[in-house]
Parts: sequence; structure tokens; C-alpha cells
Amino acid sequence: MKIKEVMSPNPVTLSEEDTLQQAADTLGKYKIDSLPVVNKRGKPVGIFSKHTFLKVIAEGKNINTKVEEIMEKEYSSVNQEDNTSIVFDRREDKFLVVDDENNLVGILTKTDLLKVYYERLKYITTNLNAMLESANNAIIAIDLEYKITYFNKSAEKIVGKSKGEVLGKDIREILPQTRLPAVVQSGEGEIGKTLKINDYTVIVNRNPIKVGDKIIGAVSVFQDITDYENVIMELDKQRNITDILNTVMELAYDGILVVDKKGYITMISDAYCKFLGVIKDEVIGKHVTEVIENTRMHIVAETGVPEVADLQKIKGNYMIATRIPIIKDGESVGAVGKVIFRNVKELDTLYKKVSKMEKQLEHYKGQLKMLNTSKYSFNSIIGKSNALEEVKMFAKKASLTDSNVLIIGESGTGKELFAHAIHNASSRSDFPFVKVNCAAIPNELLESELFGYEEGSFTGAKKGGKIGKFELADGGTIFLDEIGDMPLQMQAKLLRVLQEREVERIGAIGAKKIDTRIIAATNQNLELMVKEGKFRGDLYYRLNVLTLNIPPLRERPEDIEDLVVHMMDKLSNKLGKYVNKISHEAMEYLKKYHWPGNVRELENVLERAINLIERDTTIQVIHLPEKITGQTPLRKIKSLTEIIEEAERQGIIDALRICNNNRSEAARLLKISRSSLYEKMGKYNL
Ligand SMILES: Nc1ncnc2c1ncn2[C@@H]1O[C@H](COP(=O)(O)OP(=O)(O)OP(=O)(O)O)[C@@H](O)[C@H]1O
Repeated sequence: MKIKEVMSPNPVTLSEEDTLQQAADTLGKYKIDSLPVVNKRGKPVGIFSKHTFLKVIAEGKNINTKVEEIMEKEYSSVNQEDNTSIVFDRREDKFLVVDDENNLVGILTKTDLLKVYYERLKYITTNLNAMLESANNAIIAIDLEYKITYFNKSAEKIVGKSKGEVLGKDIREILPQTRLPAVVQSGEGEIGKTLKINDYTVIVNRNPIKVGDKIIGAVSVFQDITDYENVIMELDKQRNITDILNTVMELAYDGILVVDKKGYITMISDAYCKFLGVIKDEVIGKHVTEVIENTRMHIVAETGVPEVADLQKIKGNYMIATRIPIIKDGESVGAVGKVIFRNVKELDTLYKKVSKMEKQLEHYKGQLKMLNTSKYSFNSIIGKSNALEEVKMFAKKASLTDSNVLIIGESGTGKELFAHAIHNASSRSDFPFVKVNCAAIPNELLESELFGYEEGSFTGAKKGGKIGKFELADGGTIFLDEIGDMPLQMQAKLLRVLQEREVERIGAIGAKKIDTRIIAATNQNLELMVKEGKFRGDLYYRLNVLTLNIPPLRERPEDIEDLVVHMMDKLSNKLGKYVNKISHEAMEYLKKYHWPGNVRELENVLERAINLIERDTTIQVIHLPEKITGQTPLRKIKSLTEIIEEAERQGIIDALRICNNNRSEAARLLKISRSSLYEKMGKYNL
């Protein structure tokens, strides 16, 4: 600080020409003890004090005496440009301040100076305090007795105690782990130690507080690095993830590539580099189009639209490339690409396998559909007899309703044919037609066949359970053939389905609504069965809403001719043999026969006849069975080997039958060894 900054400028002065009277007046006026005396040029020449005045007056000096005669000529002066510190090295209290030309410019007293210093100190202390208080770092100071003398706001936060609680207390009580007392003792600072205080991690710097060489205490400054530590941990985690990602990239069997939004390569797997024949460090940062031919990675990164399993030609080979955009906050920020460039052959084999399986699946789906669709329409029902026409008419009407239908007729009359035709003409024709032969399914399996079961509902139940025929026919028609053979217990369950219109799989928790039309058929007299208690009356009445009685063939011989023509055509196709005529005589025999097996029997007779015909295209009487003509029929000529084998087969069957399937016994009867019997049984599928 310069003297001119703290001096009192423009001081009141006395001139050396002034009288004692004038000097006394000035001293009195300004109530000042002493005044500087200047010459005519304004340069200081001495000091005139009240004390000197009183002394000379007491000695009897004239009041008009000039000041210059009695002033003190010795005075202290300082230059206004000097530093104030020079004043403290001098004994005097008051100084005349001069400029470089020795003109008097001010007065400086030590009291003035102290006042200024005090003010300055106050200002600095206040500022310092404010600074220390607002510092992010915690600051704690102690004195020689380890008592806390300073404790700022951040210290309050980290230590968890208020200033009021800790000031004046021994620091060891507040922070037992502190090393500040050791610093006071040794006078040596400790820098950069990490400490855990409460939930904070801090770096501590400890320093002794010295005045000159004397230690008067110690201060420690804690820098809170909890956030940094968390950030570092986070960074560590990120680094770990990056390391893992890099390792995965290196291990990846296929080519993996990452580009930024503009299509510049940011990552690439070693395997891909090797395949492309490039060096990783050289391609990272390059635009993908410069490194990989036919690439679309930059487009995917730009548009954000993924491309899966695209074919890409690289180095003359087709690769399978998948490109996925990296989306962040809803925007594409780059793309990851994967190229399968090895084992494309393997993939090809796999592809062929899958497509073969797909074809098979399609085939079986078709088969399943065919199995569950109706094959015949009313046009397939041949015959113009009144009896048949009447039933057909009734059946057509029935097809327009959703009511249950019961078809009654002898075996082979065409009951199933009618069921198909009704379904086909109904509004359900686009849905399945499912046939269940109640006589052909063992009783214990019938329930699961009709209603299905849930997985695990019984030992041996298939994984995933099984759908029942009713569910399979949902929307369509279920044809319950041979309904008369349904066990009573099942009849009760069927009745419930008819009433509730819902089915419950075995082992299921709830029932499922179904919309299935029921057509049942039988060649038995259900009415009689009801009377005998073999068929439930309530079920019979439910099924018997619409009844179709198919007349036996013997009651409509006029249909035989049409049926024969139709069947010759059908069978010729089936057997691959062209037979399109029948002799008049043969036809007459057919018309006269009583056909206990109905149309099915007629079909069988014709099939047998066509099989017997060698060269001709006409069925003759000799081609018909004895039961129809009463004549010994023609037998098909077979090779001798065939005849011997047939005889051998029949012989084995007879022997096994006689011996109740006891193989050793049968072998003995046949006079062959047991092993030879087994061999022949294998040969003839016995
Ligand atoms: N009117 C007909 N026109 C053409 N083919 C017929 C006719 N009636 C029956 N058939 C044929 O006769 C055979 C037996 O018919 P279907 O199976 O429908 O008889 P069914 O009464 O259901 O016999 P079952 O009672 O033994 O089950 C089938 O091949 C069928 O195509």
C-alpha cells in the first residue's frame, strides 16, 4: 500500500511568515496539536506545535513573533510514493508527506495508518470467511490444544454436525480418525490421503498453520470425491461392457460390423477383417462403402429400417447379411450388421431340409383336410328309383337345416354317402366333415377320441394333449357312424354334449362351446334297442330329429343298371383296366340277386369281375360269383409259384389256428422246424 493512498491530503499549513497570534488562531480553529510550516514555495520547513506555542508564551515571547523563529526545524517526512510499511520502522508518530519535488502534499499519522489497516483487515477477513464458507471443500482448523477453531458449511455437511456443536471441541471427539493433531505435533503436511467419512469419500490435505516459524494449529481441507468415485465406477462398468463386447466380437464366428449414423465403421470383428483381408486399425473410421462391396449398412443407419437375411455378394460369393439399426431415443444412431460368410453350404443343406419339411407339412395338411372333408355330393348318389329319389329329396331339405339327422339303413346302402352329401350341400360345407366309427374304436378310447384330453391327464397321454373329434368338427359336421354300438356310458356323455353344445376335454378345467352338427347312422333297430334298454331313449329322440331311411338295394332293382355303369367306370379307373360293358345276361343275374350286402356288395362283385377279365372289356356271366349265377365261376389264372405260396400261407394259418397259436406245435404238424416256421410267418406277414 502506498502512502498517498492512506495520507490525509491538503493539510492545513502555517507559513514561516505567520505570527504567533496567527498560528494560535489556526491551531485553535482546526483543533490540531501541530501544523506543518511551509515556505513561500510551499516546501515544508518545520513544524509548529501547541506545546511549543505555550512554552514560548510562558517564556514571554511577543505574540507578533514570526513562526519561523520558534518552529521546530526537525521534522519527519516521507515520500507519497513510498510503501506504508516504512513508517512502522520509524519512531515518530507524524509524518509530512512530500512529492518528488518536495512539495507538501499530505500528513500521515500512525493512528491514521492503523485505522486503515484495521479496516482492510476487517474487509479481508469478511471476504475470506465468505469464501471459506462457500467453498465446496470442507475446511476444519484446530489450535495447539486440538480445539476446533474453524468449521465451514461443507464440513458441516460431510461430518454431519453443525458449527455450533463443534467449535471449541477437541477434534478427536468429533472425528476420531483425524490425523490433524499429528500434523500439529510434527509440523509436517499430509497431502492427498483418501478417507471415508459417513457416506462421503474425501481426499484430505492437512497442513500446519504457522505464524512465522511458530506453529499455532493445523487445518485440513476435505475434497468430496463421492461423485467422482461414482462416475469412475460407472466408467469402469462401461469399460467392462466394452471389453465384453469386444471379446464377443472377436469370438464371433460370423462377420460383425458396427457403423455410425453416417456409415463410418466404428467396430469390426477380427473374423470379418480376416475374411475381407483388411487390417482392423486401418478400416475403423473409414466409410463402410470403401471397405465392403455391395454394402447397405450406411443406408440402414440412415433410414433406421432393418434388413433381415438379405443376400449380399462379397468376393464373388453370396453371403446372408442382416442389418439392424441402433435406435436411441427413437432415432437411428448407427447400425449393426452380421454377415454369415462361412458354412453357407451347411446353411444351404439346412434350407433344403427345411423346405422339404415344409413341403411334407403342406402335404400332410392337405391329407388331413381331405380326411376331414366331405367327398361326395348328392350327384354322387346314383339311382333314379322312386324310393331313392324320395330319400334324396328329403336329405336335400335336411341339408338346409341345422338339425340332427339320423340315417337308418342296412349295411352298404350308402348311409355315409348321404351324410357327406348333406354336409356338402349345407352352409357348413367350408368347415370340416369328421367321421367317427363308434364300432371301430375300443370303448375305453372312445371318450378321448370324441372329446380329446389335456396333457398329463392320464398315464400315456400325449404331450400337448389331444384335440377331440367334436372340436375338430367345430363349425362343420360330425358323422357318428354305427351309433348303435356306442356304449351306454358314452351315450350319456354324448347326450350332455347335445344338450349343452359344449365339450370338455378329459382332464380339462372348463368346457368349450362348440358348433357342430351331428349326423348319426346305424344299421340297427334303435327303437328296439331303446326298448331293450341297450340304447338311451333320450339320446335316441335327440338324434332322431330328421330320419333318413335308406332302402336296401333289393327294394330298388331299377337302380342296379345305373349303379353298374357308374361303378364300372369308377373301378376301371381304380384298377387301371378298361372294362366298360356288361353282357345282358350278366346284368339280368345282377338285377335278380337279393343283395344282402347292398351297394357295397355290388361294388365288390364288379371289382372281382373286372379283376378276372384278362383281355376283354365286357363283364360276362362267368366273371360273376356262384352265389349270383349258380354256375361255377371262372377263376383268375395265377402263376404256379403264386398258387404254391397261397397254399403254403393258408396251411400255416390253419395249423396256427388248430394249435391255438402254439408255434412249436404248429411247426410239428407242418413237419418243418420252428425257425423255418418263423421265417415263413415273416415272409407272409403273419
Ligand atoms: N347310391 C349310390 N351311388 C353310388 N355309390 C353308392 C351308392 N350307395 C352306396 N354307394 C357306394 O357303396 C359303398 C358303401 O356305401 P356307404 O359306405 O355309404 O354305405 P353305409 O350304409 O354307410 O355302409 P355301412 O353301414 O357298412 O357303414 C361306398 O363305396 C359308396 O360309395
